[in-house]
Amino acid sequence: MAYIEPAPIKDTENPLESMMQRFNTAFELLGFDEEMYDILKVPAKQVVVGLPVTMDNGKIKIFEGYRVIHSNILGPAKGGLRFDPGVNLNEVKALAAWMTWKCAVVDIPYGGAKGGVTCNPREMSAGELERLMRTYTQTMLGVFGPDRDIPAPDMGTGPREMAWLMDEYSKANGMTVHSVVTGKPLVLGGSEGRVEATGRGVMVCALVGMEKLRVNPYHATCAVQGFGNVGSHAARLLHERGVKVVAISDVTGAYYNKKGIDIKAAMEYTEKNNRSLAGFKGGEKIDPADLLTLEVDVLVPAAMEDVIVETNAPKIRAKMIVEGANGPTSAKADKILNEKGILAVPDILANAGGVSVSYFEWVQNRLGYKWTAERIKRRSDRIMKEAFERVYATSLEYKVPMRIAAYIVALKKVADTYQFRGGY
Ligand SMILES: NC(=O)C1=CN([C@@H]2O[C@H](COP(=O)(O)OP(=O)(O)OC[C@H]3O[C@@H](n4cnc5c(N)ncnc54)[C@H](O)[C@@H]3O)[C@@H](O)[C@H]2O)C=CC1
Ligand SMILES: O=C(O)CCC(=O)C(=O)O
Repeated sequence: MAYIEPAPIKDTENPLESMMQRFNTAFELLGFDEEMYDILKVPAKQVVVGLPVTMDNGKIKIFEGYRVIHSNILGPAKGGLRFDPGVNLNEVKALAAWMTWKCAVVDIPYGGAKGGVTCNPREMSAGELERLMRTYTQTMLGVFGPDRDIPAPDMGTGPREMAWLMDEYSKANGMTVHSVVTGKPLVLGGSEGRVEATGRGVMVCALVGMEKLRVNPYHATCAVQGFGNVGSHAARLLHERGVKVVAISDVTGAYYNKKGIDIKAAMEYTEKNNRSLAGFKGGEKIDPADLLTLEVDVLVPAAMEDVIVETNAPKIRAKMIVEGANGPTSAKADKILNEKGILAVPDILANAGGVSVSYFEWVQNRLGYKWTAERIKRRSDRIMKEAFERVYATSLEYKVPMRIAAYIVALKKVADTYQFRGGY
C-alpha cells in the first residue's frame, strides 16, 4: 500500500548534538580532565561503504552503508543495524555512542557501535534486501567478529536480516559462527525472549517508574508512538499488567480508543498487514502529533529520534516518559520537561532490555547451550530493575534528572575502565 510518510518534527539540534549536550553536562559534573573528554567523545572507528546491489529490475543501485564503533574499552563493540531512508553518518555516530553509555548503564561487558544503510526497506523486495545485507556483511568482514563487533537488529531490520548476516559471515570464515550477531531466529542460535526484550525492558522501567510516582498500573493510561518491535511489545506487556493503552501509532497514522486499544488484535492486524497499522479499525484515527500530547500517565516514544522537541514539549501532559526509541527527546526539550516535573526515563536505560538479552544470546552461543525463556526473563528483569535503581539513586545524589544521572553512571564506568586499562 502506498502512503505518505509524516515528516518527523525537527528541532534545530541533531541527535549527535543532543547526545553531546548531555555528555558535556555529565562530564562537567564529574570533573574529569580534558584528556578524558576526547577519549570518551571521539569514535574509535568509522567505516563508510558504497554497496552495489542488483535490483529486481536488473539495474545496479549503489547504497551507502555505515558502521561506527564508538568504543570497545568495556569489551567487544555491540549495537544494531538500521535500514532507513534517514540513516546518515552523524546519526550513526550518535547511536553508536548511546550504545556505549547504554551497555555501561546496565553493566554488561560491551562497548558501543551502530550501523546502518540509507535505504527504504518498505519499498524493497525480500531478494533486494537479502542482496543488500549480504553485500554489507562482505564489506564489514574485517570489522565484525564475535570478539570485535557484534551487530543486532534495529529499525527496519529483524531476525531475518540477522540470519543473512550470520550466514554470509559464516561462509566467508568457512565455519558456522553463531556469536557474530544477535537477534537471530531461534533455530539459528537466537535467544528466547530477544524479540520482546526491548519492549519488556520498557515495561519494567514503566512499572518501576509508576511505583516511584505512586501510580497504580491498574488505573494508569499509556500512549505508544511506533508499533514495530519495541512499541508493540511494550504496549502488549503493559496491557497485560493492567495498563490501559489508549493510543498507538506507526508511520501510517495514529489510533485512539478511550476504552483502551486491543493490543493483541492490533498485533495480529500488523502481522497480516505487512507490519503496518494502515486501516486498523480498533480506534479512531487522530493526528499523529496529538498522540504525544495526550493526557496519559505514561508516554512511550518507540519510533525514532527527535519527536519530543522544543515546540511540542510544553504541550506534553504525560506524568512519565519511558523512551523506547533512541534519542526521541532533544536536549532543548529535556529542559522543558524537567521544568514541568515530568519523569523522563532515558533511552540509554529504558531501551537497554534489548542489548541485555543480546548479551545473553551471545553468552549462550559461546557456551553452545540454550537457556529457558523463564531464565532469560528473570535475569533481564533483574538487570533492568537494578539499572533503574542505580540511575535513580544517582539522580538523587547529584540532584539531576534521570537522563543526566544515566550519563554519570555510564561515564564513570567507562572512565574507570580506561584508567585501569591504561596504555595510552
Ligand atoms: N529493536 C530493538 O531491539 C531496539 C530498538 N531500539 C530503538 O527503538 C526504535 C524503534 O525500533 P524498532 O521497534 O526496532 O523498529 P521497527 O522498524 O520494528 O519499528 C519502528 C516503528 O516506528 C514506526 N514509525 C516510523 N516513523 C514514525 C513516525 N514518524 N511516527 C510514528 N511511528 C513511526 C514504524 O512504522 C514502525 O511501526 C528505534 O529508535 C530503535 O533505535 C532501541 C533499542 C533496541
Ligand atoms: O541488541 C543489541 O545488541 C543492540 C540493540 C540496539 O541497537 C540498541 O539498543 O539500540
